[in-house]
Amino acid sequence: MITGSEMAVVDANAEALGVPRKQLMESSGNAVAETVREVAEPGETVVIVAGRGNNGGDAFVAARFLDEFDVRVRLLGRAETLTTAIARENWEALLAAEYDTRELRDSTAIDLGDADVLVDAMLGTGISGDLREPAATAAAAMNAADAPIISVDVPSGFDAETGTTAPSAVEPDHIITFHDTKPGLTELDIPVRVADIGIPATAETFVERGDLLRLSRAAESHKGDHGEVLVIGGGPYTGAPALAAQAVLRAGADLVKVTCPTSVAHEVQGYSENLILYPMQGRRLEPGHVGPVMEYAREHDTLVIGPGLGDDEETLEAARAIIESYDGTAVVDADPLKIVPEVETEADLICTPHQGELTAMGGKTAEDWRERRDLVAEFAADLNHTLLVKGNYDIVADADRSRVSRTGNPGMTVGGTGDVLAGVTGALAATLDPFEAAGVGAFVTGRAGDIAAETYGNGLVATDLLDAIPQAME
Ligand SMILES: NC(=O)C1=CN([C@@H]2O[C@H](COP(=O)(O)OP(=O)(O)OC[C@H]3O[C@@H](n4cnc5c(N)ncnc54)[C@H](O)[C@@H]3O)[C@@H](O)[C@H]2O)[C@@H](O)CC1
Ligand SMILES: [K+]
Repeated sequence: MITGSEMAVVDANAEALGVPRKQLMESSGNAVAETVREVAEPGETVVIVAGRGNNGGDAFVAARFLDEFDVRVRLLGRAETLTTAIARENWEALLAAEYDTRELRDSTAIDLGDADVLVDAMLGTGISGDLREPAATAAAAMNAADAPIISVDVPSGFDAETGTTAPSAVEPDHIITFHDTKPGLTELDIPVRVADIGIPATAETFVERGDLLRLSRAAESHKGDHGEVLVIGGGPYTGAPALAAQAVLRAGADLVKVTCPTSVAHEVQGYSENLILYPMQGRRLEPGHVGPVMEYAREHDTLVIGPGLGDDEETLEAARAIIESYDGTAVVDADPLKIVPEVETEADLICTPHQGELTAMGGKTAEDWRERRDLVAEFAADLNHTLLVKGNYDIVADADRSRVSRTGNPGMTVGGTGDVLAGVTGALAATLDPFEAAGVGAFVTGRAGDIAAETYGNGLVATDLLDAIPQAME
């Protein structure tokens, strides 16, 4: 089962993999024509009511596939109002070849009188709200007609996000849907056929450009609140928390604060005047810092804990106490990763190990990415947290899903790119769920590395990635 918005991600990913939407529309239209051939008898009249978007576009393709079939096809649509280029191209192909097309200007005059079969291609996953005119009147006319109705993708008036049906919706006798069934569709108790439209399976496995659609959706639902992130890091390594914090800002969070030992505060500040510091007395994180750090932590949407902390026993003890008393989303990177398998926490952790850190945590790895993905997925289910395992293919998994991101390049083995990834992921986790944040975080950081490599090749450094993050998110 796939929701309408998830379908949009997969469809854009298919395009990124070289299978553009127009090609998918060709398969969809073919599948619609096949269903018509099953429902209609030879010599009958098939009336297709086409909407202005790609749902209508599917029907234009279907009309072309039905040309050689022994039925009369009448197509009702409004060419001048088509909203997508590929629907228009398919409509124009019908006009050019002189198919029987009619403009549906006024739905009160909709004439379905001689239809033996009706095809409902008015609205698919692009609907918002109840049916508006002229679709509402057309739907009523179709429901009142005596002919069986085939709905394309979903009944017009059905919301593929929530699985709810508008009162004015088309009431079909058959549904031909694409790629996968949609939420609530089978509950309608109408025969549903699912057509394979040639979307590569990896359009759902790989994080691709389509996944960036999640960012605009998150921005809409969070109405301008892009989150506040606390980075807990620094000690033996000074640059790491500063890199992570700058990555948080580049990835669009509203605010980032860094809590780091006073011994490194000056250096961290030196990286950027945009960073706000909460210094902790001393040279490294210690159990005595936990109280105040937790107070800061509660004021933020997500935590990034680990960059540059080091592996001193007391530091790890403090990190454990922080993770165990936190209940939000936290990205865990570097040395504290090794304590994750033993921590008990309400928090949603996104752990970002490289292969070596993964095995130190007790996870397994393999040469082949598919095998590696399955092993990481198993381990994520054991841990009950999200894993983002860095490698030439980054593997992201939680208890029940897994994805693979292929962006990035060998230049990124330079120090500090992991800190950037942790920061980007922490920022995204303020508006996306942990699994989505990890997938998009891996994709965006790798893509930023690819943009940086265009200029610097293998000589790129972590700070080059920072500048490329906004472009990588477009
Ligand atoms: N992977 C995919 O997502 C694929 C989608 N395809 C088809 O494309 C459809 C989605 O296409 P679109 O995104 O263009 O959207 P639709 O064609 O479902 O609808 C968009 C149109 O409906 C109008 N509209 C929205 N809400 C309305 C309302 N309440 N009352 C009246 N009009 C309303 C919009 O103004 C717009 O013109 C799918 O349902 C499917 O049929 C296929 O072509 C192939 C692949
Ligand atoms: K439809």
